Amino acid sequence: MNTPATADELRAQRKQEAARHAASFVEPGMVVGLGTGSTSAFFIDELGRRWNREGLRFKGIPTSERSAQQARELGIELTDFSEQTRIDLAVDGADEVLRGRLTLIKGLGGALLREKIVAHAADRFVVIVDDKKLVDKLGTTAPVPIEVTPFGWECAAERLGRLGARAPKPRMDRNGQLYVTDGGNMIIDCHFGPIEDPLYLFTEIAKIVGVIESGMFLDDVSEVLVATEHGIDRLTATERRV
Ligand SMILES: O=C(CO)[C@H](O)[C@H](O)COP(=O)(O)O
Repeated sequence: MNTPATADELRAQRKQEAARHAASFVEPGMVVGLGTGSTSAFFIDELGRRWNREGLRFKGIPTSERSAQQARELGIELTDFSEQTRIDLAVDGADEVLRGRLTLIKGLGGALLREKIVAHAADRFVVIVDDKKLVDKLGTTAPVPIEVTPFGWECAAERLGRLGARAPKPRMDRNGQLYVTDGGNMIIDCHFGPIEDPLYLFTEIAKIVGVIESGMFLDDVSEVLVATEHGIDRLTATERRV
């Protein structure tokens, strides 16, 4: 008799389903943005499978050293912005998605700056999540990760506190060391609680000197694929509201 799947296994299955669906959008010759995180890792795995079994050829632009390494190990050809600044399709995960909207929080994996740069360079930016990531208000389950310059981070943290972030401190890694992004910066994970007005908060955060980018994605996403027990729900830009 088969043991029933655990909640974690079910989530992983859903992430994989969303990732497979997104991988079917990749066509020969495309330049493809490769996201970061466990859902994106499924996407890259599926692209590796298509590369090796179907002979699909494209070029990947990774959003982190981690994703670059995974893609290289699968044999996927990589490129960067020195070769071209246009991406056909970028695919990435998210930490929270506002139910029914293309508004979300990303960056708990620490790659938010590169992720946003790649998303903005893409003609089509597809976000892949399982339904546990859906929330009625952003900030309910996830902090807003904010990438800041190491110099003067204390000033940025103080201003973020004034905006309502609870005890804003730089992120530490698993070993208790300061977390440093691929770009050499720091991340302050800001616990605001449920956010009533995402656009206001986004705008105020962006005004703080020393803030490089926030993990709030308000108007960047073309579509969200949500894997549910009934299959994939697809929310596209025609329904986009901020
Ligand atoms: O933004 C990210 C990394 O910076 C990830 O996409 C986000 O954290 C989701 O991760 P996962 O797919 O592991 O749930």
